[in-house]
Amino acid sequence: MSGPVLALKGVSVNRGEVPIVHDVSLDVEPGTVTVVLGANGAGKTTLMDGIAGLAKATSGTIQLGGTAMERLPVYKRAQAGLGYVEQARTVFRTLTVEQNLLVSRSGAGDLETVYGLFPELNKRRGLQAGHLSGGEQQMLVLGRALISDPKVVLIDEMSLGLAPVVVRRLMHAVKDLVGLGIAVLLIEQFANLALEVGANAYVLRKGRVVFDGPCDELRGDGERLHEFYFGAVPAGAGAEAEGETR
Ligand SMILES: Nc1ncnc2c1ncn2[C@@H]1O[C@H](COP(=O)(O)OP(=O)(O)OP(=O)(O)O)[C@@H](O)[C@H]1O
Repeated sequence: MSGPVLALKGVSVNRGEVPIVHDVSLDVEPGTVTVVLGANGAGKTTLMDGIAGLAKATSGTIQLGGTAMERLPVYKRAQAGLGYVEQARTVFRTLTVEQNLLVSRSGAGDLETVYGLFPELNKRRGLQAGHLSGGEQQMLVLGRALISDPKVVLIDEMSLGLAPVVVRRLMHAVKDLVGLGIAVLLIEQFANLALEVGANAYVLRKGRVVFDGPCDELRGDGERLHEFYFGAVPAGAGAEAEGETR
């Protein structure tokens, strides 16, 4: 397929009656990770919810593999190949690792692909998911998205509460998803880690896109990121800016 696998044009999204996301156009190219950055409250989750159908898109078009999604209910978007790893999504704690995967399986998704990506889960197939570490539970959440045979996976901040070394492992897995032919749209609070795995980035501020370009342009540029997140950088605040956007 040529062209983006997921394409948004002029998308605005409401929470209830409140407009939060304004006129966003965004492309996710096949075989890439596309990163969405922005300060708390910028509208990143609302944008993802709008794509998945959990929040109302009031204008614009959303195409997945060339098919219009914007009028479809959530489950049809999922059936069409839109996977969504929501923020703070959890596992079924009393089911085993394997049962967690089996309840999410559809299409051509298969267990061995997931276990190949996550040897940590392979070793714990029969363990109740509630006994996994936080990082392993997040791997299982990713595995459940993968086994639903998606074309694109939306991932919203899977690093919440996890140690940086674990986040790095998860970022590696995100890159591996791309190797399996799945495109990823990634929200991540550790901006520099996300920019390492991403090809293109979008920065949201107050619900609008204020940057759209290759991750290379932003990688390591704490000052610019700070400006996008918080406004103008105070004189001599470059180092802190890097810290604040991680
Ligand atoms: N259910 C809701 N009802 C009303 N307003 C909401 C709701 N959820 C979020 N908002 C508001 O929408 C705005 C954008 O929130 P959103 O969660 O999309 O931002 P975000 O960039 O994902 O932030 P974070 O990094 O904190 O998750 C915020 O002002 C928030 O208060």
